[in-house]
Amino acid sequence: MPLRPQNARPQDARPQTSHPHTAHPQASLPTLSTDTAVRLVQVTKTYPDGPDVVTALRSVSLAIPRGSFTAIMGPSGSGKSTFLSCAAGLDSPTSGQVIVGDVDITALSPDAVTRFRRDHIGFVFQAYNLVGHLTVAENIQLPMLLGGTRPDPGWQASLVDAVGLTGMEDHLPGELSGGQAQRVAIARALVTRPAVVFADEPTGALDTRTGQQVLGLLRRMSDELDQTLVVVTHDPGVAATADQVLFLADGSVVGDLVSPTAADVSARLAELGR
Ligand SMILES: Nc1ncnc2c1ncn2[C@@H]1O[C@H](COP(=O)(O)OP(=O)(O)OP(=O)(O)O)[C@@H](O)[C@H]1O
Repeated sequence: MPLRPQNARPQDARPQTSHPHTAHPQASLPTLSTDTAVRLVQVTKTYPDGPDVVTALRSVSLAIPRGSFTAIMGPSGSGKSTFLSCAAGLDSPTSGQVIVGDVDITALSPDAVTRFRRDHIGFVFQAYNLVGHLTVAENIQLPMLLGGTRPDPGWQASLVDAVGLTGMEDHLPGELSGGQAQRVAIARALVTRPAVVFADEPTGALDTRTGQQVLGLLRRMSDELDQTLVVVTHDPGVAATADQVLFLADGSVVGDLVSPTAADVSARLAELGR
């Protein structure tokens, strides 16, 4: 069964540039087009801190190309979680715009953002976040069930097959290993064929070998489905699997690496005072 959905763009239709997956931190932004999956325009996020404010993101502008696998890294407190929350519509920026596909989600009402997230954004969390009383199949279908639809049975079967869980559709989350649970979460994140999948430390709760398998699966989903993937991670090995890494420090994008090794990533983090 083909994994690539019918409406996916063939690989060879991608525009040919020297770095087709390179994000553009802070630099002059490319014109918005369908080849940009997520775009942040001067996004600032502040939090109240007693009489003061903490600035978690400082006028961040970047464009994440469609089909790319991007890792977000930076020292503790640099703004990675805040970036993820704002880019994924889980929280609203204090100022600036977040555009997913061609929709400015910062201009939507809270209800509309919730619907948009459900239909167009996938999430993978460190702690899997499966619903304990629903089966594997039901957990995977959940984003569509919440929207009043069901996945096409062929698409559901190919996803279950792709994450290696064929035959386990009727199991409950409590019967799964950590790696299996995360693979269910990945299938669930992909089921709506979202514009982008955000993952927050997706291998953080797994042992090294299982983490590698899950990482390999994410890489394969990016390649085979042309799925845009944005992963926040502390792990240079995870970042080295990505097409590019964006580094945050003190709420700003301070650099990027394209197709880096884990050693390149570690060296850059050391410079930033990880
Ligand atoms: N809800 C909040 N209220 C107040 N300050 C916050 C809140 N969330 C984050 N911050 C502050 O914003 C800054 C960025 O935090 P954020 O959690 O985004 O960083 P991070 O890079 O994800 O850190 P870590 O790697 O430790 O998870 C920090 O100074 C943090 O203390």
